[in-house]
Amino acid sequence: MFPESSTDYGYEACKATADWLLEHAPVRPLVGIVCGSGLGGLADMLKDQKFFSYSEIPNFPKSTVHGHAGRLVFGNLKGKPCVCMQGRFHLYEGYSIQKITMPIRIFKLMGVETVILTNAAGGLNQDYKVGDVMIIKDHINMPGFAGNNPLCGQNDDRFGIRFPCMSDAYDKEMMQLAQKVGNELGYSHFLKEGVYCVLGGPSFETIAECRMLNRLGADAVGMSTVHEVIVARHSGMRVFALSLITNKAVMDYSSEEKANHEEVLQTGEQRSQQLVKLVSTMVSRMTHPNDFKL
Ligand SMILES: O=P(O)(O)O[C@@H]1C[C@H](O)[C@@H](CO)O1
Ligand SMILES: Nc1nc2[nH]cnc2c(=O)[nH]1
Repeated sequence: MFPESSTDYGYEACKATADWLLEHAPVRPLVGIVCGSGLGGLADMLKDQKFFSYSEIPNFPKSTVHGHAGRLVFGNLKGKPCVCMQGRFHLYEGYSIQKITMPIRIFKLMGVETVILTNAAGGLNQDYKVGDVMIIKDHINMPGFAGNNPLCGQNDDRFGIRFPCMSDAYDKEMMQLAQKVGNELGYSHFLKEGVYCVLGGPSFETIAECRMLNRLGADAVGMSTVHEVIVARHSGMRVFALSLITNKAVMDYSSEEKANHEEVLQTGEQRSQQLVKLVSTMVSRMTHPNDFKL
């Protein structure tokens, strides 16, 4: 049913990769950032950069999706050591769910305390417009309903507990900070807060599926992030996540609109500067551990 499991994502494999990276990286990162489709420009905000192509990192999967460069970038952001995934992995690429989330465990083992995730998503909420940025306050894990959760399999206590809580997955103080920074930057008119629903992809949703998801309480739909959030929370990292609404989910049978990846990448490019400003200002205000200037 799911791609063949393998053990090249376990604690030892993650530790070996984290140690290799720390040996070669210029900084020990406190903040880990994951760039969504078309949002790789976020990595450009790092100063004194050093990057690694995924293909040169031992045990790392390879990016296969257009708009995901496939580079791990280290650097400083307003004096904070960061690591940025310029491209993530998705279930539909054929990797196991444990493999696509392995970089998050590598973040943890490198010393990352806060993970900031971004994605491109379809807007289900009828009040949302293309170009809106949604602060994720909660998620619906559809693959999880069918038993595809990244924590399936034997639990490794060195990462976290068997049954982690997810009702506090998205850090409330980080969400408040995002609202405050968004206000200051004049972004309030496109800043929303809502529920993200993950599906397996890669096909976009049917009209009936979009209507159903909207009725179930989802404001945006996508193909990523939630697996990474679960793994990050399992190992005790603080999580903040944003969706860029790159297209409106088609909910009406008379509509001629069709979701497509080109539109997703184009919207990413158009909002890139503002997302960089929002995230970089937030990072500059964060202190570690769990204490920041509001
Ligand atoms: O990595 P994200 O979630 O931003 O990518 C979204 C979902 C698909 O991979 C792709 C569809 O256009 O964008
Ligand atoms: N599943 C899904 N993922 C997306 N990523 C960007 N837009 C969409 C969308 O409409 N649906």
